Amino acid sequence: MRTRVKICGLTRTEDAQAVVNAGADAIGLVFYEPSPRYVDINKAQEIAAGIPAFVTVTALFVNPTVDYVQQVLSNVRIDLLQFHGAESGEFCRQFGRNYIKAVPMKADTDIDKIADEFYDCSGLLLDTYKKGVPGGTGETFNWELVPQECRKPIILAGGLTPQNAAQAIAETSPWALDVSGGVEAGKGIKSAEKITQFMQEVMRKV
Ligand SMILES: O=C(O)c1ccccc1N[C@@H]1O[C@H](COP(=O)(O)O)[C@@H](O)[C@H]1O
Repeated sequence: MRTRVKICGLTRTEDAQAVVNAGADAIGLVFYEPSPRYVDINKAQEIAAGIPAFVTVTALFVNPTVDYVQQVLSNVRIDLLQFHGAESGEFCRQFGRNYIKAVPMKADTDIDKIADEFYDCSGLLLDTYKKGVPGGTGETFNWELVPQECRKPIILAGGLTPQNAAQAIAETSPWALDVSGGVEAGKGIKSAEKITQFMQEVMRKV
């Protein structure tokens, strides 16, 4: 079975089209203003409107207010929520939507305990820990920290590129990869060529 792929941080409709054409499974829209990949509701509506059935539209938040999440959900076609801050399990589940939870990986991170708190999530997204930076670091973490077994699907993130995607799959056997900076031509601007290369590497066995 092929590893699933989410391409995150889309800010342009043409980039979304490139992601769909390359065969990725999900796109991510960043609703976090400090990010260079931030999109407002109007832009998000425009991008999501071009996404066909069976490609998941993910809304990424970092410690949002309840009102903001509800506003996005009321106005944009969103299939999955991604919480990338210090949100609690209770906070994440109050919207009654499928969600994934980001976990900043440190040497002592207890994934089983986190899986207990987020027992109803659709996946745990393991990302690089960097003090003061919630995500989109462009840096990998020590993949030996990825558990071989987990009761939740593991989504590997952090510094993935067309050059390391196949190796990441071989070493960690995740359910999915989540990439942002590694397929960009510039901050918030995706490269169709890098997206295609990334998908080819995911399909390649090492
Ligand atoms: O992309 C961002 O700007 C971002 C901002 C705040 C939180 C998360 C963000 N992106 C997520 O970070 C990971 C890894 O990104 P990268 O491949 O290392 O650039 C990915 O899950 C993005 O969804």
